[in-house]
Amino acid sequence: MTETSAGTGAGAGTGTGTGAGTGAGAGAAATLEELERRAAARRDRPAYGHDALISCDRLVRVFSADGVEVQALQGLDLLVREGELMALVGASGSGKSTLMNILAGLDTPTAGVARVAGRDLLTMTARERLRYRREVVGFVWQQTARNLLPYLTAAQNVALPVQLRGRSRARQRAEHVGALLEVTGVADCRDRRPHEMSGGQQQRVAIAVALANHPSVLLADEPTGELDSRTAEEVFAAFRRANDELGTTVVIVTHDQEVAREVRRTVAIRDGRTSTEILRRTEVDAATGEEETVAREYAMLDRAGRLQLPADYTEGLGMRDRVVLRLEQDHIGVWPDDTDPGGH
Ligand SMILES: Nc1ncnc2c1ncn2[C@@H]1O[C@H](COP(=O)(O)OP(=O)(O)OP(=O)(O)O)[C@@H](O)[C@H]1O
Repeated sequence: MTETSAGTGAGAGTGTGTGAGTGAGAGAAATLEELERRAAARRDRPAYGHDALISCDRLVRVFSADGVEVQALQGLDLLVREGELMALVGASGSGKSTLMNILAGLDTPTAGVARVAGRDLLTMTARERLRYRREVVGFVWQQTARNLLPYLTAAQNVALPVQLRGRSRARQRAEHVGALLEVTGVADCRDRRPHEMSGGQQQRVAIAVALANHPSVLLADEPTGELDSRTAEEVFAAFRRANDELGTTVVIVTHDQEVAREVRRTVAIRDGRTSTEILRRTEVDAATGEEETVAREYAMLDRAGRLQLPADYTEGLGMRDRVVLRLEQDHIGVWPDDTDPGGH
């Protein structure tokens, strides 16, 4: 394989991606014409996330408690396309719930951009925020008791948000409620109150409630956290049907490896940023003709060209502070800095 350029010099730190990349590609000074062409291409490029339903761009959330600052989100980038069913995973304290609360319109970011279905979550007025929570997003919480009103039946719980919006007749409403309980697989629970249902049934009714006003996005924070694995599977099936049959975009925060494996896209959050992403696709084995799921893990490359290398890779190769980058024909090589064997 031919090297297009022999390295950007040992000074290419891990945090200086763009400098390293363009330096290697440019080689000798670019002509004025070439620079003008590049500037024009940049101008014509569509804005970041222009076709995404959810777009978070360098999102920051800082909490201050007792004079101590906690940076829960530290410049998080995330794009979710319409119709996706995806999972968010990450260690405790990585910022998942903070992100979900922002997307749900329950909390406001400190800085950055967060847009959902064309709404700007940083600049919404209180009235717009209320409307956003009623009409654009649906939410399912981990605690089953938090999702439903205890003195109403399943059907009444699902009908309530529709009634509050006040745009349909009683008969239409009853049909709509029946259809939603059908989609989530709990039609037999329509006249039961929450205490007369299992935890899994309650969560499936909660999904129907969240879907009641045809939201663009369904958000769920650990919706199967309090359930055993079989019941969790049934609840997950209801999310999948909402996604398949109603086309609702679904984002689920989960610790449950089984749930995370069931979706095509899993994004991991680390220290308040998206760090890696796993995409799964179905392939047919040429020899046996059997379908199998192939999973591939990707690192996230942000708009400044920054890349978070997995800690086990960098530690295994003794990479610290700075690395050597080389642009090859079809990939970029990353080597430990060998100018000082001590790594200092
Ligand atoms: N209201 C708040 N005030 C102060 N700090 C907060 C607040 N909410 C969250 N944090 C802090 O922000 C960081 C991220 O918390 P968050 O709840 O988003 O994490 P998480 O990934 O959802 O964790 P878990 O999986 O345990 O729910 C944590 O350090 C947490 O202590």
